[in-house]
Parts: sequence; C-alpha cells; structure tokens
Amino acid sequence: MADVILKGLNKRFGDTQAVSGLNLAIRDGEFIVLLGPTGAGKTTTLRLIAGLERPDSGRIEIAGRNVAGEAPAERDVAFVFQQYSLYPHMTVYENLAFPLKAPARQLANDEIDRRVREIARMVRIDHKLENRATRLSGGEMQRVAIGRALVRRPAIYLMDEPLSSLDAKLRGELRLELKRIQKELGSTLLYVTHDQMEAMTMADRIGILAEGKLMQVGTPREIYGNPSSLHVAARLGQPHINLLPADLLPGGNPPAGTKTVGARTEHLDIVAGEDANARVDWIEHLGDQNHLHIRVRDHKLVTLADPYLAVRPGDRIKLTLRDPLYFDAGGQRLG
Ligand SMILES: Nc1ncnc2c1ncn2[C@@H]1O[C@H](COP(=O)(O)OP(=O)(O)OP(=O)(O)O)[C@@H](O)[C@H]1O
Repeated sequence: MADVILKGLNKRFGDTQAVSGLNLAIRDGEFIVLLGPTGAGKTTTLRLIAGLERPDSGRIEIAGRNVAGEAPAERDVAFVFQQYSLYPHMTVYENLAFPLKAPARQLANDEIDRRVREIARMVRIDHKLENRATRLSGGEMQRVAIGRALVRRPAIYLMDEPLSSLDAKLRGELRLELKRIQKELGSTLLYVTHDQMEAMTMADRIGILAEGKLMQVGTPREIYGNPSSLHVAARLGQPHINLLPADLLPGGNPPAGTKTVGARTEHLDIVAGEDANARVDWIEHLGDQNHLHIRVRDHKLVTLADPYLAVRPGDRIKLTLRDPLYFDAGGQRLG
C-alpha cells in the first residue's frame, strides 16, 4: 500500500475537458470516494491513474514514483469495474487465484491457497469456491470480482461504481463489508460513485467532482456540514437542501452579500400556532419518516419530519431558520 499523488492533472477528449487541473493526495491506507454526477470525470481520473489513459499534462506519483512512463501492468494498481468481469469457464477458486499465478509473482501454491481462502472468507464466498463463475447470482459474481482485486496487494485499489449493478439491499450489505475489509487490510482505495450514501458511509474523505474539477475534499462530516459552495451543498443530503432567497424566512442572520440561503431539515424549525408563514402542501409517508412538502409564498420546500408530528396537508405552520448556510451570488459560501 502507498501514497498516491495527483498534481495538476488534465485530460481532454475533443471539446470535453474531462479532467481539469486535478490535485489530490491520497494517503497510505486511506479510503477516498470521488462523488459526482455522470460526466464529472470520475472514470477518467481512475483510468489516468491506472495508465489506461495518458494525461495531457500533470503528474501521477504512486509510492513516490512518477509513473508517467509505466505501462498499466507496471503501476501496481488493481481496478474493479462496474460490471463484474470474471472468467466464466473458471471456478470461483480459480478466478480468485488467477491474479496470483502470474509468473513474475513466483508465489508458492500453498501461499496462493492461503490467500484465496482468506479473501473468499472476507467477501463471504468461501462456501462457493468450487462453483463455476457463471453459476452465481449477480451479487456473488460481484463479490468474486472484488475479491479478485483484493487478493493482490497492490499500491492502490481503484473501484469504479462496483456496487451499482446490485439491488439496494445487497448494495447496503456490500458497502459495509467493503469498508470493513478495507480497514482490515489497511488498503489504499480510490472509489468513484454518484451515490451519496456510499460516499457518506465508506469514505475517510470525499472529493466532490464537477465538470472535471475537484470542488472540495474533506471528511463526510466536513463536506456535509461545512460545504464551500452551493454546488457541494447540493450534492449531499436527502431530501435535497432547500435553496431560498435571503428574505423568505425569519430567524436567519444573513451576512452582507447573501444571495441564497441553504436550509436542510436541521436548519428549519416548525412552530405550530400564531403568525403562520407557510402551508403544508402534502406529506409523503416513508414509514419511519415523513417528507413534508411545504409552500412559503411561491417557494416550495421539502423537509423531513418524524411520523408523529401532528400536521396535515393544508395546515398553516410557522417556519423559521436555525443557523442555515449562506451563499453569495457566485454560489460561494459566506460566513
Ligand atoms: N474516450 C472518450 N472519448 C470521448 N469523450 C470521453 C471519453 N471518455 C470520457 N469522455 C467524456 O469525458 C467526460 C467525463 O467522462 P467520465 O467517464 O470520466 O465521467 P464519469 O464522472 O465517470 O461519468 P459516469 O458516472 O457516467 O461514469 C464526459 O463528458 C465523457 O463523455
């Protein structure tokens, strides 16, 4: 495992600047998630590190080496793709052992066996080692694909939305397992996704990527609680942050230059009774929570409420701000 440093990386495809002046230092043993919408440059960043694309300019260092001149196989990275890519004619065991059998590795058979069984246990596929890869469910195949990357000990694991083809329940389970395994192995891992839940639950640090640029890097807590811009604030939080004009709701203290107030659930107080300024439009029942759809003048807001909150569609309520986020006309955070 090793530090990976990206300095001033640029990559253009025709008219598209896929990656733009990207700087990032990934520490040894760190789990970094790049989060961004489709087309943000996430996959291109991974492919540049792996050596599958050449940067137009910039530098990539793996364990202190400038890897510009190195072919993908020399870079000591393991890549897990969105879709499992197993060898269908091989068993699970053979798929897991394959990366260890390269002649250059010169690993003894009992060492290969020990590592395969250890990883199979970690990704919970040890009961199916003799099955053909094609005789597995989608979730099991993806476990094997992840296991096949983990069985090696490269400088860095690069993972491109490895859980996105799975159903929600399995995704939730594998998310936790991947985090546990990464901690156990002390791996350095760069993971890309557009799923904020994956980013929040797995990352030591999240990098928010938009149009090829890294907008902010920080712990999940920093990115959520202290976003540097409106764009970053809008990437995280369910329901989405409400973006409101500065004078819409009472209770705030907007600094000079405020154009937009960002209010998440925790920034809104609902007060029943006198001088109502808002109306409950409708309520989405999610079981353990409700989404309240609220109208203030001609603005619509959505906030979470516990299911016992005694409001009904059509009720008038008083909505006030509590320590919201403030942004200037350019979308930069104020205060
Ligand atoms: N080989 C290529 N040729 C031309 N354009 C490309 C190529 N690869 C990527 N692009 C463009 O570069 C931009 C970034 O693409 P990239 O695949 O890195 O985004 P992404 O954030 O991974 O998106 P997604 O979540 O959809 O995978 C996009 O506009 C894409 O169309």
